[in-house]
Amino acid sequence: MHSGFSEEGNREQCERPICVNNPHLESMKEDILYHLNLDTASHDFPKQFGDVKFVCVGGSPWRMKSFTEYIAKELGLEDPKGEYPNICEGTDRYAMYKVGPILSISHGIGIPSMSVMLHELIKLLYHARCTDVTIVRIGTSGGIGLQPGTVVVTKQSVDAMFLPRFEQVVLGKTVVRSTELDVELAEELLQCGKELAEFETVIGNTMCTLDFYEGQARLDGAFCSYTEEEKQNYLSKRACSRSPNIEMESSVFAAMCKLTAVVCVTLLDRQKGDQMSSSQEVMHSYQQRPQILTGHYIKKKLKTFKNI
Ligand SMILES: O=P(O)(O)O[C@@H]1C[C@H](O)[C@@H](CO)O1
Ligand SMILES: O=c1cc[nH]c(=O)[nH]1
Repeated sequence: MHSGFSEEGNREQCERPICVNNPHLESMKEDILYHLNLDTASHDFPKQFGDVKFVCVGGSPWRMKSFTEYIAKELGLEDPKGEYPNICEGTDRYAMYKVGPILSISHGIGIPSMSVMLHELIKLLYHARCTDVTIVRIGTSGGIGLQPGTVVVTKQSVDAMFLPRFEQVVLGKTVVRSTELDVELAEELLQCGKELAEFETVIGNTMCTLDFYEGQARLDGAFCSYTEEEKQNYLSKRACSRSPNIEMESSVFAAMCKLTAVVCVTLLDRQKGDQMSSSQEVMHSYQQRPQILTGHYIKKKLKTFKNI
């Protein structure tokens, strides 16, 4: 098993621990999570993070702070002074916030940045002895044939060749890992979108690319080696119809974690253009949609936990 989550038993069973799959960790006296500026020697991880049940991740530090403020308000856990300190203070690689059982962390742009953060996050949750943790990526994406502002819940992450795989070179050899996501969780999130009925929510395969410009068939990068017609042909390939959005992190996220979901808003329709021309106000309101949907899901789950 590569992912950081126990695959033993089904998701209804309680106490699903976080697993690390690395025998070398056992012999380490201390673990330094370098990019998070946290370490097991000077922090009591079980005390600080042991109650975490939901982790939300997204590219920008601003978005993850704003999600913390939003969810705190929704759950009535607001800090009277409105202060949510950055737990990763001292490094500007990533930003992390916590309110009640919800941890919110930024991951930067692209697979390498997400992967480094996930290694350290999974170890953090493991050292904290967390159980039954659900992780959701609340992100942005380019849409294909969708009204901008539509929220896409990812069924499966596919690469730029429409294949459900994540490739990584380990010791000079290519290792291929699956990008299956939790289907039941995706369906539950889709249902939350229906219940809210505030914006369009759909489910589909999300294409994960290594680049924002040529990697996503844009015509507006510093370099471009194809025509508008070739771009349109690529985007409208048959497989694309099952892949309504494109972003840059879902594949490594799916490969490294279980009980996870990807919820991304589309900022533009890529068949109509490439430039991000909407106002900052519109962009910000779109970015709130995955937060609202995920917030609704978390609230529902916390209610059922209380009723158990
Ligand atoms: O989580 P965000 O909104 O940052 O994710 C997408 C994919 C890339 O990281 C980035 C490109 O603008 O947006
Ligand atoms: O077009 C887009 C928009 C956001 N994020 C992406 O990766 N692509």
